[in-house]
Amino acid sequence: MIEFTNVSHAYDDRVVLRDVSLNLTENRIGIVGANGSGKSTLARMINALVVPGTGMVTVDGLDVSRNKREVRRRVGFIFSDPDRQIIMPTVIEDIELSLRRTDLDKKQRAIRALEVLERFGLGEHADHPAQRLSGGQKQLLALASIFVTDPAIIVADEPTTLLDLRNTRMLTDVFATLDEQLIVVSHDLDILDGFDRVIVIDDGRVVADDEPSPALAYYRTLMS
Ligand SMILES: Nc1ncnc2c1ncn2[C@@H]1O[C@H](COP(=O)(O)OP(=O)(O)OP(=O)(O)O)[C@@H](O)[C@H]1O
Repeated sequence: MIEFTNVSHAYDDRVVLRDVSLNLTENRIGIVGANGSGKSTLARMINALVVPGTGMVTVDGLDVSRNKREVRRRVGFIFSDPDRQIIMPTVIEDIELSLRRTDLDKKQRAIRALEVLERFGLGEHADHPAQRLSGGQKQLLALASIFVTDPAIIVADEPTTLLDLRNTRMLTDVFATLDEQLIVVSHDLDILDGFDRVIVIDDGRVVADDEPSPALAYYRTLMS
C-alpha cells in the first residue's frame, strides 16, 4: 500500500505538487494529466527518486525518504527513456544482471532470463548488442529487466511511448496478468482500460480520482 500525506514539492521556486493526499491500494492505477502537471514527480516519489519537499510518502508503512533501499527492493521503477536503464552489452546479460540478487545459480539465471525475453517478444534478440535494438525493443527490454525481479509494486512512467501497436497490445496483456500492484503514468489512455482507478493531475493537484471511464471523461473535458 502506498500513501501520500499532504505532499507538496517544488523544484527551486517552481511548485509542481500541491498538497497531494492519496491512498493507493488498488492493483492497477493510472495517472494522467497535461505535460508538466507533476505526474512523473509524483510517480518518482514512490521509489524515492524524488523526496517530497513537505509531507510524507510511505510504501507498506515505510517512509520512503528514510528507507530508500528497502523501498527500492519493493518498488520497481520503469523509466520512459530505456537508455537510462539498459546497462549490459547484450540483451540477455542485461536481464541476467537484474537477477544477480536472486538465489538462482548462473544456469538458472540464463534460463529465467530467456523465458522473460520470450514473454516480451525479445527471445530472438537474446545475444544481440542491447544498444542496437530499436527504441521500442529497448523499451521492452527495460520493462523485462524490472519485471524479472518480481517487485511487489511496479511504477511505469509512460511505458508505451516508443512501442508500435502490436507491442502496446502485448504490454497491455502483460499488465493484465500481473500479480504486482501497478502504477502507470500514461498519455496513452487506451492502455488504462480495465484499470481499477485513474487519477487526474492538473497543475500539481489531484482534480479527479475515479474509475477509468469517468476519470478519463473528466480529463478529456479538461483538455478540450
Ligand atoms: N529535476 C527537475 N528539476 C527542475 N524542474 C523539474 C525537474 N523535474 C521536473 N521538473 C519540472 O517540474 C514540472 C513537472 O514535471 P513532471 O515531469 O513531474 O511533469 P509530467 O506531468 O510528468 O510531464 P510530462 O507529461 O511532460 O512528462 C515541469 O515543469 C518540469 O519542467
